[in-house]
Amino acid sequence: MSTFAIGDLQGCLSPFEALLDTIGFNPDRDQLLLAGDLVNRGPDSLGTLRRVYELRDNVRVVLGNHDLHLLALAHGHARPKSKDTLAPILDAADRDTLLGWLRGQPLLVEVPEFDAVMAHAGLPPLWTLEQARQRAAEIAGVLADPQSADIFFSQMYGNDPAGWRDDLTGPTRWRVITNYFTRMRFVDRQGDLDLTTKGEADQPPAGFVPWFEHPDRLDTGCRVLFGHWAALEGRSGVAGVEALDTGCVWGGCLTALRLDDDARFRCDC
Ligand SMILES: Nc1ncnc2c1ncn2[C@@H]1O[C@H](COP(=O)(O)OP(=O)(O)OP(=O)(O)OP(=O)(O)OC[C@H]2O[C@@H](n3cnc4c(N)ncnc43)[C@H](O)[C@@H]2O)[C@@H](O)[C@H]1O
Repeated sequence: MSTFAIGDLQGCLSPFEALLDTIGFNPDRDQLLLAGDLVNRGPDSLGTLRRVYELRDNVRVVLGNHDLHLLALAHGHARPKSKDTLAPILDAADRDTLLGWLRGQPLLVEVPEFDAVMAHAGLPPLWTLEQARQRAAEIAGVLADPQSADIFFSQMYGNDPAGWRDDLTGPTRWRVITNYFTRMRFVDRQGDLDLTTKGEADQPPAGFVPWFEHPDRLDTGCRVLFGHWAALEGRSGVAGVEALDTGCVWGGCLTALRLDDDARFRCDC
């Protein structure tokens, strides 16, 4: 049995199938960890979501910003964007099955057998593991209830407030937690987010650093598996911080990290 962590699929079904072949994935034996952004931008978001759903007994998934955008659209709280490839999901006969399953996925997955955690954008540098666990569970509870989920999606978009404060409440608090887990790249000294810069790690906005290079980053004792940041090209440069998004949808490749022996596998897109 092997466990593979795979970066952002973003609707790239053919490369996903090719990667499963390359790693010799066997559903009787192997497990997949998917770092979120299963859908959007790529050519077959519906086929990808259906395939992941089919594999659901072998898969642990975290929600990414594009997955949440899909769910917000389905709840009627977002407008489709010109580069979205989500309409076939929203029009599909099995949409309620697929979206119901997706809405049940968490922001944080713990992988105790490998002393690892996975979140789409990463682990906020100034949060303890217990704080991250509690805040992710708070959002899972919100999404589990249709009424609170509807409020969540109606208030989800936005970059403010820029950082965590202990006195945050309600939908504002939910937005900040979600922004940390699904959209974080650069943070400042007090841990606040810059949510506009998407470039390379060595070109931060003034006063900011990549979250995994924060000088006061707490040692959780866990490896961190994350996707989201294609410009990293699969390298954080920090031990135990495993960047998995290698820009499949941007003409790069799809990456799988076998946690048993740290072997990396790639399929061109
Ligand atoms: N609270 C909230 N507020 C706002 N939006 C929310 C939200 N919650 C959910 N969303 C949703 O989030 C989505 C983000 O939209 P966008 O912000 O338009 O997303 P994107 O450009 O597709 O990039 P993404 O953020 O996925 O990052 P990636 O690194 O892959 O790509 C980023 C860039 O990196 C570039 N890139 C790729 N590979 C690179 C490389 N090797 N080197 C340099 N740049 C590279 C790409 O060209 C691309 O431009 C939308 O669907 C939006 O609705």
